[in-house]
Amino acid sequence: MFSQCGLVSLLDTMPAASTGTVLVNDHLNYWGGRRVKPTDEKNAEPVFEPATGRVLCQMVPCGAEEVDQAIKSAHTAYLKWSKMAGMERARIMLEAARIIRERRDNIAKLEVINNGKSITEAQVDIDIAWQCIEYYAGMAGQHIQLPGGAFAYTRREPLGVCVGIGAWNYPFQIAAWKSAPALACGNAMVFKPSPMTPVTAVILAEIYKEAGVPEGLFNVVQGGAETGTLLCHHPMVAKVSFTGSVPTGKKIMEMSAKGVKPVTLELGGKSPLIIFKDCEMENAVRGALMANYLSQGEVCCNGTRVFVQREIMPQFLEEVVKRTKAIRVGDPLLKDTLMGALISKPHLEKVLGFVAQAKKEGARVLCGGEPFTPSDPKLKGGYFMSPCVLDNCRDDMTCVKEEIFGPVMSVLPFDTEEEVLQRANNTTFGLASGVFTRDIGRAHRVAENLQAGTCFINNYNISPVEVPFGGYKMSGFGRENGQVTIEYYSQLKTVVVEMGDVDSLF
Ligand SMILES: NC(=O)C1=CN([C@@H]2O[C@H](COP(=O)(O)OP(=O)(O)OC[C@H]3O[C@@H](n4cnc5c(N)ncnc54)[C@H](O)[C@@H]3O)[C@@H](O)[C@H]2O)C=CC1
Ligand SMILES: C[N+](C)(C)CCCC(=O)O
Repeated sequence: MFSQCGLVSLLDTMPAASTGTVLVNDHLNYWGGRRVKPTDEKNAEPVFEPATGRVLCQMVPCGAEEVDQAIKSAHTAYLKWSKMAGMERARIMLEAARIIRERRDNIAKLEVINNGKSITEAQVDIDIAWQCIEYYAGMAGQHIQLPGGAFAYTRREPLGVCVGIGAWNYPFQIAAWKSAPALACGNAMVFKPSPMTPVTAVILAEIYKEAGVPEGLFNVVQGGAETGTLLCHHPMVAKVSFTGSVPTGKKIMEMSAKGVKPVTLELGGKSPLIIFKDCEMENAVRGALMANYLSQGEVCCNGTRVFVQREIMPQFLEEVVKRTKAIRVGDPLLKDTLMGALISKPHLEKVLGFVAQAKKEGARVLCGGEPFTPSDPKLKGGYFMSPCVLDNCRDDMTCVKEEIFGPVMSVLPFDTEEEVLQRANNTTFGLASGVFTRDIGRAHRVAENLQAGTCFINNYNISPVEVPFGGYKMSGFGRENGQVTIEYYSQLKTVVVEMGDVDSLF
């Protein structure tokens, strides 16, 4: 019903959109301030709507010539943008945030159709995106240094053209988390979304343009590993910020090393959530659900190793299983759906494979872990599964060691604080962690001793844009959000000013 629509007019028709009806035929590349037709349409790859398995659009990867055009257009815009006063940039970014807020429901719908997550979650993601842009717009004005007397001073200066490479789990939000601090510092950006979720980043590009950024300041190139490689190697690129898997993160770092380009790596995790017997049980159960089931479990910082103190294990399991079984899985565009479809058929099979392997290794499936077919016939080709709780887990099991990236919670008993800290830290990952306890001393002691970039005390997976987010160990480095991120998108210049004569040693 929506075929042949441009993205802007597509957004206009979104209030009427339902699962299984939208087709995106417009160009998904964006540079020089407009959408750009891909050159090599014979390389097109189908993109699927996760809830139905239907083809939503074609993704045509950008080649070297197109990547070069996008980067050059970013560089031209960078020369203008970086010379504008911070306050002027802030005004434009605030306008972009306002437009996103105004179109939030329609952008969220498109995100659901492309990604499969529930509409309630997608709306939160879009809210976080505009909040992020608003937050960094507020900071843009703070980079002015005022001189006085004989002095030295430092200037925070932009890096130049930054590349953002995104994952498929938070397509719009990742584009905002990377572009907002980059642009606020005076940089330009070329962003490559995941080939599985190419649809919404271009809307952000259009909104920045509408808000008044110079043409070419935020650009979108489509493609997968090859296009990503071209971006990382391009000599005019000053920085790469990446969200995705550890193996790809290592490649990004290697490629960037060749050009001595700084990188931000936002990689995977296998985060521990530790629940002590003195916890407030109701909140601990809610926390465990929040730590495992957002976005069908496809969240890098999920607390998928749930350590529960032995004495409260039966009570915890009973509650968690009861609530997991009650999660409504189905059409992600319906308000009362709590879990949508996984990103793709191969990914669904991979997640189900982890459950099968867990059973083989001795875990007990307390609920879920099965393919799920909603009753609505249009969803029969969708990539749904029932959320799963695994009991009888041991630290050496595959399901406890590897990132599953699906709605699968592994529960492990523990006895003492010392023991659980050692086990929680016994991983190469270190993205996030959590602890539930009423003992304030214990809470802070555990937070200090967990090797992770974030520790949630008595909650999990909340991410206000004011707080930094990023990993320890192989979960990456650099931070997104919070004031500190300004340091990752700028460089510091020291200016030493002599007001008198030079006192020469020679
Ligand atoms: N936020 C996170 O930490 C995420 C972690 N993952 C993990 O990664 C697994 C695989 O997901 P993928 O999307 O395939 O992750 P990926 O790491 O392969 O891809 C992430 C992004 O990097 C790009 N890319 C891939 N190879 C590249 C290369 N050689 N050079 C430059 N760019 C390249 C991709 O096109 C995509 O835009 C998931 O199952 C999950 O375990 C996935 C998504 C998000
Ligand atoms: C929004 N939040 C904190 C739930 C997840 C964002 C990180 C990611 O998985 O890309």
